[in-house]
Amino acid sequence: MASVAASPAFSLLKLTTGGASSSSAATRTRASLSPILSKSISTRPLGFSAVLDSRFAVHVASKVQSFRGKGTRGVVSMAKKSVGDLTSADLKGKKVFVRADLNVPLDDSQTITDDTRIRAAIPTIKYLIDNGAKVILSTHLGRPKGVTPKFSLAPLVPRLSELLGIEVKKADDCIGPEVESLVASLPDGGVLLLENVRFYKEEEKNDPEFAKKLASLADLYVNDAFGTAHRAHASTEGVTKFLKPSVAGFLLQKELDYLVGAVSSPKRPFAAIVGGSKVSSKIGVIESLLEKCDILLLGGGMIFTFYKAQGLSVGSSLVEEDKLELATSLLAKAKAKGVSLLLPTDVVVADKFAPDANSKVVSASGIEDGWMGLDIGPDSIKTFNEALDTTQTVIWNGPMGVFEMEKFAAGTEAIANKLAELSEKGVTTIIGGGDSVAAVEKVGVAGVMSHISTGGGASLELLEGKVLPGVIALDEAIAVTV
Ligand SMILES: Nc1ncnc2c1ncn2[C@@H]1O[C@H](COP(=O)(O)OP(=O)(O)OP(=O)(O)O)[C@@H](O)[C@H]1O
Ligand SMILES: O=C(O)[C@H](O)COP(=O)(O)O
Repeated sequence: MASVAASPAFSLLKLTTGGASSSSAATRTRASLSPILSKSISTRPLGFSAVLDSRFAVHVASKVQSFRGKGTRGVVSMAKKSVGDLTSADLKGKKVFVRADLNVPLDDSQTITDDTRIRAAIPTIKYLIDNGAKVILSTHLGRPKGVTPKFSLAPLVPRLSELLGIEVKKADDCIGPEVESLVASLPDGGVLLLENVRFYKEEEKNDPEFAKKLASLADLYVNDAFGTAHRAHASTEGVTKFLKPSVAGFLLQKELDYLVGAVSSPKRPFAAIVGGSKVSSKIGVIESLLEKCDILLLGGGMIFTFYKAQGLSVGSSLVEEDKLELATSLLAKAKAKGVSLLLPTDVVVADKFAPDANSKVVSASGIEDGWMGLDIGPDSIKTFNEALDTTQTVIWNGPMGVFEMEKFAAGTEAIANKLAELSEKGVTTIIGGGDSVAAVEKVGVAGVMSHISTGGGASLELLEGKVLPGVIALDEAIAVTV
């Protein structure tokens, strides 16, 4: 295992912790526990998965040591306090600042083209309004430089209202007197959407004065913005210094449960599939997953750097010359760790990077000058599928080819379909954000996966084992030692 600092958390949710914990004498420290949690702690046996309810399974990667490691003693988990810890007694009539990530794509006519992130934010908002809270909802949209009408949140209001079944009000600003009076007139169970928080440059600067102004609108804070949790911004991190309690929303929890928990304590065999364009953007993910997985399947543009590092001709395929040594060392690392690393044995090559390119399938050693690899080939798909058939947990990040072009989409679509098939058989399937999510949606199998991340950059950082500022800033629910 990696050192404690580099090792992500194990999950407290529905995951077996192995035998290591069961014989340990445990001492547990309680901090900000709900009655339900303290009850579960005092009455349940020592195994972690049995000790805590899923609502409390919010983890902090830097502070957690995997139960699967040898000699699991010392501080084991610092779980974050959850919105589920708050009862109607805590919430009724309270003003709750909810930071969500409603950064959804809009077309030229300002129509939402994918409402996934809005739908994902609903359970937390619903829970709050059902418990009589006044919800002050905040998000960014895009990367505006100052007030920019095309990044206004107005187009989000009808969909939010429809999904929540109430009329959501919108403010034209996110701080100031107009907002304060709208908050003052908000009924219990009402929702006020603040205008794009990034219209203020102070948001991304994490300016304390700006954070204080946001915080002054509310009594308590819920962060459910997983997609922005890797940003230390005023509305994701700064506000926590002024609002107590500051707790995690249900979406944030679920993302952590899968991307940290299920990945660190997987049902085995555990396979990771990593693709995408460049090895340079996935080094951290590959290195981190090599510590945990049994099988690593590589695809996408990055494979040509691995091919070249092994002395193969790659034609005009994408290659990062300065990463050849790194590729060799990753192959050596996989071998040393006993991870079965599979590179595609054949590829679909094209004579240009275009949808109407001429294409053919060649073996990995048969790429001629003037041809570029844009997808994995049928033999590779077969081999990858056979490897995946042996698994119990699979995480996938990055497409196998240029799936945006029909001619080069077969590899990515085959993996999406395979994961759907495995998911239906009970294998845990996790799609780690970004383009792989788009691919799964394109194939129409998103609904059957165990978890589809709503975060691109945030999911990558988590998979790299990094701590997310928006998570670490939240109140701790419990500290557990064994
Ligand atoms: N063989 C290839 N040659 C060139 N580009 C490729 C190849 N295979 C895949 N790609 C491209 O890689 C891109 C996705 O790479 P990226 O590393 O961004 O993946 P991701 O992590 O899933 O996405 P995101 O960065 O949005 O999280 C796609 O646009 C795809 O067309
Ligand atoms: O779309 C995303 O990945 C998040 O909303 C974060 O957006 P950002 O990369 O502009 O911070």
